[in-house]
Formats: sequence, structure tokens, C-alpha cells
Amino acid sequence: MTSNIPDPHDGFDWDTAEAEVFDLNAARTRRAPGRDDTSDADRDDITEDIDADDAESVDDSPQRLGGPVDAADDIPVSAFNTGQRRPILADWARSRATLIAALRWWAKYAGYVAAYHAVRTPKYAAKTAVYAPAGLFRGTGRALHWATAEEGNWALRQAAASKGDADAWLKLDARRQRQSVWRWWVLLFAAATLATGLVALMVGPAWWRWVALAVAVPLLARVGRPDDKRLTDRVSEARTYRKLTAELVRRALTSLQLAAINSAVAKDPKAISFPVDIHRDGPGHLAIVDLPYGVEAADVVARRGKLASAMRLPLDQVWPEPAPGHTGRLALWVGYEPASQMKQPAWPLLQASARVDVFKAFAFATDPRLNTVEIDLMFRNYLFGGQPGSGKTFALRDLVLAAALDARAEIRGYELKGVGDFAVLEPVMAEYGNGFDDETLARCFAFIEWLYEECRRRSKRIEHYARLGKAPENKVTPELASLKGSGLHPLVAWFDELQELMTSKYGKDAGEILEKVIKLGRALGVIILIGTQIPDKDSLPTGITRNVNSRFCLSVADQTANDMILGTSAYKNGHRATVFQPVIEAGWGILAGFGKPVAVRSFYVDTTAAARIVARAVALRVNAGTLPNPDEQTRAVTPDHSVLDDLAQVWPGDEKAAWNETLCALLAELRPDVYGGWEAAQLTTALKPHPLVKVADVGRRIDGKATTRRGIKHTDLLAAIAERNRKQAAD
Ligand SMILES: Nc1ncnc2c1ncn2[C@@H]1O[C@H](COP(=O)(O)OP(=O)(O)OP(=O)(O)O)[C@@H](O)[C@H]1O
Repeated sequence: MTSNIPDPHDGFDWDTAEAEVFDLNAARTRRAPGRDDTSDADRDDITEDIDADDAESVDDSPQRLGGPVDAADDIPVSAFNTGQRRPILADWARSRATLIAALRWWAKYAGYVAAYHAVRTPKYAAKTAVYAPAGLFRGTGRALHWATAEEGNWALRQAAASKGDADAWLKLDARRQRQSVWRWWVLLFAAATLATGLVALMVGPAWWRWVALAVAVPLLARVGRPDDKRLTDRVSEARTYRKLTAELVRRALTSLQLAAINSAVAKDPKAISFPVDIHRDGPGHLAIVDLPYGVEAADVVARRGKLASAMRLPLDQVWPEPAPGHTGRLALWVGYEPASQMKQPAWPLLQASARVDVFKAFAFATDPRLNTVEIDLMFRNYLFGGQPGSGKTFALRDLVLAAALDARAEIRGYELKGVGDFAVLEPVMAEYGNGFDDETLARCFAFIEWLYEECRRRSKRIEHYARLGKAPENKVTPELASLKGSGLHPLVAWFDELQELMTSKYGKDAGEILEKVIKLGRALGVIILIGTQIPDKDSLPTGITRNVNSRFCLSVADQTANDMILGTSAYKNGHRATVFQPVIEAGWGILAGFGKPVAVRSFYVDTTAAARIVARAVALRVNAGTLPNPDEQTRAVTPDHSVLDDLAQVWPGDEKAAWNETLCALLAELRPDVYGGWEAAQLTTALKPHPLVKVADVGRRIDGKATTRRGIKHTDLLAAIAERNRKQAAD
């Protein structure tokens, strides 16, 4: 753990820096009484002494009172410390994941220290064997010297003798004798106890002697060792972790070569202030920093590399991000160890009771602090991009697995790499293709065409339900998605390695149609998930990238790829997936589309775990009656239907005749995608092929008044159906 951590002392003159920017005494005077000045004593062995004394880095105990040390007088301290109560438990202790992460870190460190010393045991034993006899003599000598009570007294007597002050000399000697008498008795008693102990050891069981040796020998060795020699080796020369202190943050910020920061700090050392104490947050420390006036947090985020350099820490241990409040507020989180070395908790959806509602958020990833990051699927479409080995297929599969746990969701998709990463999901998919051969590409293209048609059908249905007041925002609602036969259930369409299709002969058309699907489908319950390796304009038409509303950019090679996935200026604004290394940091990426972009690592779910989820998804779908039939991987298109049969089905009760407009409304209810929006005249036209059904005036009494409108008779309808059936039978 230690070997790859750089020495934080490198090249920095602490004394000068402290003197320049920080008046420790002044800061302490301003501190409120009762405030605990001691910094994390439990971490002292692994942090630097100079840091441990920093006035603005505090133990994250709930008892702290008082305002921030550095709050500039002219800056309103806002809601941070105006009557806000501190949580009883620190943030990191409130979430199971962060608590586990912190405990895991300690356990790992303890294990490391134990292992470190264990392998050096022979060396320690040899040193102990050399120093212990010396310790015996030295210890005996010290005891005798103590008993004579000469320490200090001798020098005073000598001084009295030199001055010829016999009276003083005699008084001092009498005092020494008085002290010495009881000390000799103590020594005698100790010697007698020791002798008795030795006799007891001689006659007692052997293990007593071993225990006594194990205790006495290291103690003697400690007494006998030279002052500049340790018995055990230092666990770390370079620190595995350096606690975040105000000084460290100031130094780092002033090393960014941001002129605005440097000139502000030159004028006023308190230009960088801390509205909240630096405190422990999950497996690391968090500093909320108010940057000098006019400096944006994004400027600092964009210089994350320089920041890490100034802190002498690996890049993935330093996580600056804009903090809520104002644009000049920075949240700087520094982990105990690089994120790539932290163990991620298991995916919550692996729990046997986990269910997903695509309208609601579910766990997708963890941030550097190991907090769970949630996303949702409905009204979204996703673009996952990254170079080979960045983990995009696994991340995309997480989403499809989550969708599988919502029994309403219909899942169809193509992996155009041909390795079968998604094959485990086959039992719950209504359509699945795997490969990059022409046939699979053709099927994938036909699927995109079908998606477009499906969007058209769905838009008719939405229009109909909107008229009925069931889709107030002209969008699929949870009720409509659950309504059997509404045809508006969630439809998840995924494509992995889409560049294979886009660079094939189908590419141009596929790109255009998919763009339309993305635009139309969002409100209609069609969720598009795209994974691609090469995010250039040929492999991924800009029309698609522009219209996707959720993006996950995993490790990419350069700024162009980064901005293709995350959008123009993402790189400039500090959202850089180029910092992640493929394979080693697989699963890490920048997630955008959910507030400010954040660095997260998708949950790692291997194929065995995925199979367990699929088994649960199958059970859910069997119960709900939505399990696709593996033998019929066909796309459900609206079946052929006859207007005659449909009219017979919706005919209002015992009515002998009905108005066209009444019938149109009933037909639209039955099949909104077909009859939605029909007017009376449309029904007349549709009935033209059936001459037995005569559209004529039908009179009715409405509120006592006779009203006549165009309509048909039930007997005509039944006659036409009988005639049609007769003809069909004859054929
Ligand atoms: N979230 C994760 N955490 C840890 N390891 C991961 C994670 N996601 C993926 N990996 C590892 O990275 C490897 C590559 O992942 P994946 O196949 O998803 O990459 P890819 O970007 O799709 O690469 P390619 O384009 O070559 O298929 C996986 O085999 C897996 O072991």
C-alpha cells in the first residue's frame, strides 16, 4: 500500500509556507471554547505531525462547537453555521456503504502493518537478542543510580562546595540521604519480589517462563537499544495518506497557476476561506472551500492534475468538484487511498428482494467516496462510450439487468461485437441479436425501422389517452405503462458496439432513423441504450449524440472522444474521462445528464451474478405474464383487424342504430393506435367496401330534442359480417 504513494514532503518548505499564509495563534484565539483542538489522534501514526497540528483540520466528532476558524469577516457565512444542527452521526457513519468502506480501510491498514512486521520478525529477534543483555546491565545501573538519589543533587553539592558553602552542602547531603534510604528499601523490595518471581518461574510450568521471557526480553531490549536505533522498522517512510488540512489546500490552490487566486492571496492570505470545517467524509476528508472572489470552482476542477501534483497524491485520490451555494465554492474530497484501490460494495440489485421500477431511480454506480449513485431509465436514452476495456459493455449490461427486474419492460437489443456478453439475458429478451455478420446487421437495421413504426403507433395511443385525460403531459405515465393492452409499456432497446452498424452499408439510414426514434421515443416509453467504442461522427452520427440526454463516458483516449460523448466543452470544464486508464480502472467514467457531471464507477456484475438476476427476472415475468416466448422472437406489430369485427365488439348495448361519432370514440378506446382521432366521415369511408352497411341519418332524442346524425344500423353490421364470413368460407 505504501510503495506507490509518493512522499508528501517532497520539495516543500513547510516552515516558510506556514509563516507566509497562516497565523496559527491568531486562528486558535478565534476558536470557540470547547472546541477540540486535537486532530485525529488515531491517525497520527500515518499522518504528518505538521498536518496534525493544523488549526483548521478537526476531528469529525459530533461534539464540535463553534464557527469555522477561517471565516472571512466580510463574507456572510450563510446557512452553513446559522443554527444548523450537526448530525448526531457523522456522514460517513450514516451510510452502510461508507461505514463499511471506512472500516475496510482500517482493517486493510491493520493487516498491512501486521504483515509488514511479521516478515521482519527474525530481524527483530536478532536485534532483541543483542540489545536485551545490554538492557539488563543498563537497567540495573539505572536502578542503582536512582537509589543513590545522586541525580541532580550531586551537581548542587558540587556548586555549594565550589562556593565554600558548607551549610548548603550539608543540607543537600542530608536530603540525599533521606531520599536514598527509602529508595534503597524500594529497590530491596523490588529485588526480593524479582527473586521470588524467578523462583516461582523455576518451579512453575514451562509456559510461565516463556511468557516471562516474551515480556521481559523486549522490555530489556528497549532499554538496551541505542537511542537512535529502533527495534522495529518504520512501517512507512512515505505516508499512505495525508490528512487534508487548510494549509495543504491553500498551498495546492496557490500552485495551480491561476492568476486570480495568486493575486488575491497575495493581497489577503484569507482570500481562500473554509465555510465549513474540513472533516472526515466517508473514506477520506472533505474541504469546502470558498475561492477568492471571481474564481470559479470549475477553473480548479479543470486543473485537477496540478492540484494532485501540489498535494503529492495520485490523481484518483483527489476529487475536486463544484459545491452547491455559489460558483466559487469548491468541494475538495481527498481519499485515504486512490479510488482505483478501493473495494466497491456489491450491487444492491443483487439482493434477492430487489425490484426495479423504471420510473424510479436505482443504484447504478458508486462515486469516489463509495456513495451509491442512482439513475433512472424512463424518459431517458443513454450513450455509453469508451475505448476497449473501459467497461462500457458491463455498464450497459447493468442497465439492461435493471430493466429486466421491472416485469413490464420489454427488452430488445443487439450486441454487434459478437462475444455474447448479453446472452445471459436472453430468457427475458423479446429480441436478441449477437454478431457483426451481414444478417445480424440487417436484422438490427430492421429493428431500428420497426422502432420508428412503434414510436408512431405509440404516439397515436398517447394522443388518445391524452384526450381521455389519462396522459396529462402527453407522456407515458406509470399507470399507462402498467395498463395491460395500452401498448405503452416501457420498451428498452439497446445496441452495444453500435459503430459496427453505423459504419456498415445500413449506417446512413440507420443513423437517421435512430435519431428520429431517440427524439420521438423519450415520452413514449421507448428507452434507447447505446454503447460505442469509437465516438467519431461516422461511427455515431452527431444527430444521435446531440439528442441523447444521459451519457456515461468511460476511459477515452483524447479530448475529442471525451467531448463527443459528454458534449462540447466538457473537457474544458474539467469533466475528463481521459484520466481513467482502460482495464485497470474499468468501469470508471463521467456520468452526465443527472445534474452536474460526476465521476463514478459502475457496479461490477459478473456473468454468474447476472444469471442470478435474470433468474429472478424470469420469475417476476412468469408471474406477470410478460415472459417472452423464446420460439417467437418476432416483433409485435398491430395485428390485422377488421373494422366490422371491431364495430361489433364495441357496439353499445342493445342499441338498434348508433351514430358514427359514438362508434368512433368506442373504436379509439379499443385500438387507439388505429382509430385514435377518427372522425365520423373516416368511419363512413372505412365502411365503403361493405355495401350492406348503409351510413344514413339516425335520429335520437338528446335532452328532449330530436337530433339527427350520420350513423349505421346494428342489423346492417351483422348482415355484413355474415356475408363476409360466407365469402371467406367459400374461398
Ligand atoms: N465496474 C467495473 N468494475 C471493475 N471491473 C470492471 C467493471 N466493468 C468492467 N470491468 C472489467 O473490465 C473488463 C472489460 O469490460 P467491458 O467488456 O465492459 O469493456 P468494453 O469497454 O466493453 O471493452 P470492449 O470494447 O473491448 O468490449 C471486464 O472484463 C471486467 O472484468
